[in-house]
Amino acid sequence: MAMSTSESAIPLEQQARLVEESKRSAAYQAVKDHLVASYTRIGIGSGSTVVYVVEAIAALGPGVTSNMKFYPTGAQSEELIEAAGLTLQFINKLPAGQLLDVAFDGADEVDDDLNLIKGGGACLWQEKIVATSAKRFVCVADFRKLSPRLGTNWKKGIPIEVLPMAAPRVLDELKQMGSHNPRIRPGLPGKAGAIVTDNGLWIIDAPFMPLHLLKDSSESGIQAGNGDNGVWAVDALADRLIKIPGVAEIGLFYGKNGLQVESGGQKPVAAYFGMADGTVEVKSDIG
Ligand SMILES: O=C[C@H](O)[C@H](O)[C@H](O)COP(=O)(O)O
Repeated sequence: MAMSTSESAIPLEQQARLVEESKRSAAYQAVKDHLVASYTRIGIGSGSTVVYVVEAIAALGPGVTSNMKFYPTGAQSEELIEAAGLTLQFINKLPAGQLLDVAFDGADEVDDDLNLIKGGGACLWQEKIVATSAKRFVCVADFRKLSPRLGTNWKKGIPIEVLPMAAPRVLDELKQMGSHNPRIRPGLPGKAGAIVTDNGLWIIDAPFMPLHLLKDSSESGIQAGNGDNGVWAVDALADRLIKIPGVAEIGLFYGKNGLQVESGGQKPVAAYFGMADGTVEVKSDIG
């Protein structure tokens, strides 16, 4: 959801404050609703909204958090956890057959079925591992991320983490699939060349037409959504992208949530959106 006309009349500095406040409200509400004192294993995602999740957790004090271990999704969240004085643990130390109790993470766009685009900050592979290692994955975001269909507001494209040597081949295949101008994400100022992820790989951003929501396009009997007309369904596109040789992981989180599949799902059980009017909107798929 982009800023409305009346919101865009607000001075830029005030708009930025409004967005920060929205992120903070969503994060505090999500922590209040989903961090249970008896939990011991908590996943912490990446991005600017998760900063407030860690702030909200740390504010509960050692009386609540001292028995908890916090599992990061990359270098940024590792630093956040340590700076807040919380106990860091890594996902490779999670005992076989066990899951995190809950994981919190942001998103770049969230559709009506709680499918997500993630990876705007170049963290997505470790995020997917942590999200799918959790019983409950909870998404925190501000009002700009709410959208009926992925690709409506987030126009930069679906982030795809790729092996650098495969990038030209992946770009070719994406174009054949109907992506408009997919490109290798450039480094930030001060870094020549492509951005390099926490895993030593590159990111390709692949814009597609807004995606269909068909829950399972293979069973729907409907041909639309398989990319023939340039429009993909979320699951059909995700299934195809992940099979391109050289693709390590994709920034589409879709399918089922952790309460629907025992092994952990990619979709959140709930998404919290801080709204421009100060309220928090919750979309939930529990039950
Ligand atoms: O790569 C970054 C992650 O997927 C973030 O969770 C996502 O980009 C949302 O970040 P933010 O909370 O800063 O909007």
